[in-house]
Amino acid sequence: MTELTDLFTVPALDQGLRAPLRQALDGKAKPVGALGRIEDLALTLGLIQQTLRPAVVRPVLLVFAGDHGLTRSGVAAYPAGVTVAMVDTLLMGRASANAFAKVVGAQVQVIDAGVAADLSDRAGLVHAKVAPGTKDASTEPAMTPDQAQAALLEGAAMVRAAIDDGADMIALGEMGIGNSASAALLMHRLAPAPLIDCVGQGAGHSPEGMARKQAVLAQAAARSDATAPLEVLTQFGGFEIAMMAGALLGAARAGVPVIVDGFIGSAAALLAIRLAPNARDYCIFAHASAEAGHRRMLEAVEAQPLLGLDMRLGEGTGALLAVPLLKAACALLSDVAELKDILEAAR
Ligand SMILES: O=C(O)c1ccc[n+]([C@@H]2O[C@H](COP(=O)([O-])O)[C@@H](O)[C@H]2O)c1
Ligand SMILES: Cc1cc2nc[nH]c2cc1C
Repeated sequence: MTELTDLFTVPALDQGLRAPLRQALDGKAKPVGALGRIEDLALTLGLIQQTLRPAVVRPVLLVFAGDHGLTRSGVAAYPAGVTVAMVDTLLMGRASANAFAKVVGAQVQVIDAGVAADLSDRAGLVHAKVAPGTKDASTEPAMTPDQAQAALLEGAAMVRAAIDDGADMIALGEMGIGNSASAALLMHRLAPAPLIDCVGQGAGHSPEGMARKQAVLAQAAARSDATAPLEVLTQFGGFEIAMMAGALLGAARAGVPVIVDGFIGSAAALLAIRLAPNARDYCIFAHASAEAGHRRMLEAVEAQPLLGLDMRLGEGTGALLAVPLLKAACALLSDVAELKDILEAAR
């Protein structure tokens, strides 16, 4: 329990380097402010890493996988078995996330946070299963309070191991059929926002499928009036979302920047921020997902995403595409000449 209290204690970001970083950016060989939000990104990274020379050399993507009991009530169009099939694809290096990771030079780790199938024989998989999937949140709590806490702590342990191995940037991804339904319920209670504004297509839905998803989620929401973050997580799931939130808090506590992916990743970030508001300052929101509700969720955490590519895949694919922007922001501070030298040469 003490460990959990520790996890929720994220120190406020030290703002001491803000002025020197601004000055360094203004002093680079370019018109003041001409690199727009890349300059803001450089400043953010400098503050998080507490240096005038931030670096993103070893980015690591953690992909948390989990199954959702809500799928038994028909919230997802794709079969629940796709979760384990995609875990295997990720382990084989053949998922979109692997392809993008290769392009941007990131390492990928796949974590069983709560997949229903027994995956103990899978080589290369990080085994952190809290339970074989959540319960159906439309009829009962998704998990027990103990399981919620265990998942948060596992996520933090996972990120600590990655940082000990040299990771200087953590990207968070997920795989879990049905998890856009859990994420919608979390957003509904934690943003907060009307449920109807939180429910989107997920991986895809027919109009009838959407109507069923909305009805099932209304039933889930009617079952519990929870608004406290830990209780909301316990009621609505899921294990991979809990683990992402724990990982985010662990990274923030270690002063390591976190790239948040799409709708489900942002729900995990929202949960982490409601548990420890200072965690917000360690997050970089990669992209605006095409999932309805994501824009509003981003507003709830006062985030302006870097990219808008109409993506809604998950796996951390959007987070990975933001990595080159982060590297460019670092290179601006480390590699670019000084404006004063340019002006002198121009005299
Ligand atoms: O990241 C997003 O914005 C996003 C939006 C919609 C769906 N997804 C992915 O699709 C799955 C969830 O969709 P669903 O319909 O099964 O709830 C899950 O594996 C997510 O990674 C991801
Ligand atoms: C094939 C497939 C791959 C995914 N990756 C993340 N969510 C997904 C959902 C589906 C259906």
